[in-house]
Amino acid sequence: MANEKTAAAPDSVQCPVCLKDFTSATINGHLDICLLKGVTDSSPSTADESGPPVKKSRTGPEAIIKPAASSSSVASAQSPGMFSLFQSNRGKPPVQTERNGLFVGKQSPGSAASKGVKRLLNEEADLGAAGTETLRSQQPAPASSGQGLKTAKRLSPRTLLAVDKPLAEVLRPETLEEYFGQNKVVGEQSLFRPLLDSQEIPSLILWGPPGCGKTTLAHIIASTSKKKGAARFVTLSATSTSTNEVREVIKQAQNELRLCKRKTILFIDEIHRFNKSQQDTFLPHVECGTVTLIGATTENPSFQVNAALLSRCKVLVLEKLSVEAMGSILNRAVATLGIRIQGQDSTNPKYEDQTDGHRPKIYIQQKALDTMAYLCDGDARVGLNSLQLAVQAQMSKTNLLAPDDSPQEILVTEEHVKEGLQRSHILYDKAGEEHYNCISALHKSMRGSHENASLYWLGRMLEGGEDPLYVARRLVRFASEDVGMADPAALTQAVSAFQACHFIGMPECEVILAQCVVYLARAPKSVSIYKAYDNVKTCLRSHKGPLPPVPLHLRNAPTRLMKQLGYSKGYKYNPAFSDPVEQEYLPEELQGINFFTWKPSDS
Ligand SMILES: Nc1ncnc2c1ncn2[C@@H]1O[C@H](COP(=O)(O)OP(=O)(O)OP(=O)(O)O)[C@@H](O)[C@H]1O
Ligand SMILES: [Zn+2]
Repeated sequence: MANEKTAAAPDSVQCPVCLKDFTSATINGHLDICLLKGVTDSSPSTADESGPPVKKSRTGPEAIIKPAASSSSVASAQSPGMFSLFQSNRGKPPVQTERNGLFVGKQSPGSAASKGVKRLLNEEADLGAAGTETLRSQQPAPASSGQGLKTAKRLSPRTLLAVDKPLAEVLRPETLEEYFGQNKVVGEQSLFRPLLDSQEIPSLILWGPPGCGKTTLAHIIASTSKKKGAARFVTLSATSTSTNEVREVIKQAQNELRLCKRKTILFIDEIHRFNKSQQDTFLPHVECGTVTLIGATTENPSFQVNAALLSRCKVLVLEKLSVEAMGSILNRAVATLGIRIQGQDSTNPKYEDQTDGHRPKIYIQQKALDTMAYLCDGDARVGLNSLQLAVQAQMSKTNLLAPDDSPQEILVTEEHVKEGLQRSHILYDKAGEEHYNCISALHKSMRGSHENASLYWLGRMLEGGEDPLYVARRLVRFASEDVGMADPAALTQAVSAFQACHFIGMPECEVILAQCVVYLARAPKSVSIYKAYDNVKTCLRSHKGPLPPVPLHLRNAPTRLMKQLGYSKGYKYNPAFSDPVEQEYLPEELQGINFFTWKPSDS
């Protein structure tokens, strides 16, 4: 992804220090010399370089700042080498310094900086399609972030599934041919396709649910532009990047445009996490074309993205992946891993043996794949990673990960898959829009006394891993707001349900919530109190001038002074009267008001 190549030499790797191009076979030798030079002095080189010298002042290659959330699990599983540049920054925003025109993690002291540079190069080169072999041979770990299918194909499933690296990352598509679904947006007939083919990429906001391919599409767009030498690609995560870092990236982009006439594609993951003023930082640069912005968000951009920025970007709405698209993604995965589908022709060249000959063969039931495609709810990351979990689990059970003396075959069944798919990953995005959409649907179904729909939305939330107490709190509120005095017992029911959930927990509390939801759906409804109280608030807030004093006869008079002031004077203690008591309880100016029928215009 971050590998820069010139259009003329498709197999070349760019030196991040002097920015000249080399073949994959010579880059390492060159780099040692170039780094040494860069660290000690900046005299012209005499080494293996050909081609014109390039200004040292030019900006370095892309800073890759990985979102902490998605890369941490990857990074932790890696060998010390590959990710150490990013690893110690995990959970904190990455701090960077520029050295030799390169961004180097601040924590790399002294010569570690040059090692960092080299690792960065390794990773970048690794991400590109060409020139990867030599570089990878130095790396102990077999896979790296963003690595594409081409590399995956070289690995046996045993190696690939043994490393604790998300399969979804390993299999991230590099071309539109491997990118499934989303035809409305990037299909042959789509409006966007000609732009992509002609390299005229506008600034984009990619909006879609998790795991539908936003990041992947950005990578594909970038790599098509890079192949044609049209642009460089920089990734930032809104969760871990400061405004200063953004400015730095923009400064580089300006230099790049000025010196090399190359545009920068800036990919910002989770752009909705940038606050509005951070989003403003991009605005002029998007406008004048220094950077092409590709922002990804799971949240509705009309609420979460700065309006000015939004108006300069084309919004592409990606959909949840369909079951069919998920099926294709999973099929590609099993084919890549050399896993056979049970009962299918094993002479199919698609299933060329990648299991080191003597290793047991891995089979999976078609039904298992179908189940996965259904249950991952259009999230390819969940789908692929649950495939990985299911296979890994069977492999370790059958001792496949230990060398030799293992059985000849293993089979992954539908049950294994279901085990692997954790309920919290199904159906539901707990933090995002889904959370609010579902609770709103539940509330409205109960209000409409539709008990079936109410149960359904409850199920959607609980099966998706929603906190039962969150639902219970909403029921308590509903009991008063929507049922109210039409059935005051509803409030008791709801509070009891809340308490019961509190001490029983999931999954046993499901039925308690279900009972309460049905009770509330069936209950008669009255909003008269809710409305009357709302009127009280409106009346108070729209009151002009000082609020009327509390009538003296309603005040308590615990001291003699207060009594002397007339507090409580004339108050009629109701139990002392056998007949109904005539007495005013409202301030004088409000006497006779009825908040149940009151309208703001009455005030
Ligand atoms: N349309 C697709 N075709 C093929 N593979 C896909 C597709 N979408 C996603 N994937 C797979 O799922 C993984 C995760 O997708 P990606 O990172 O693009 O999702 P995302 O929409 O950016 O999600 P998030 O909002 O959670 O970051 C990719 O690495 C890739 O393997
Ligand atoms: Zn160099």
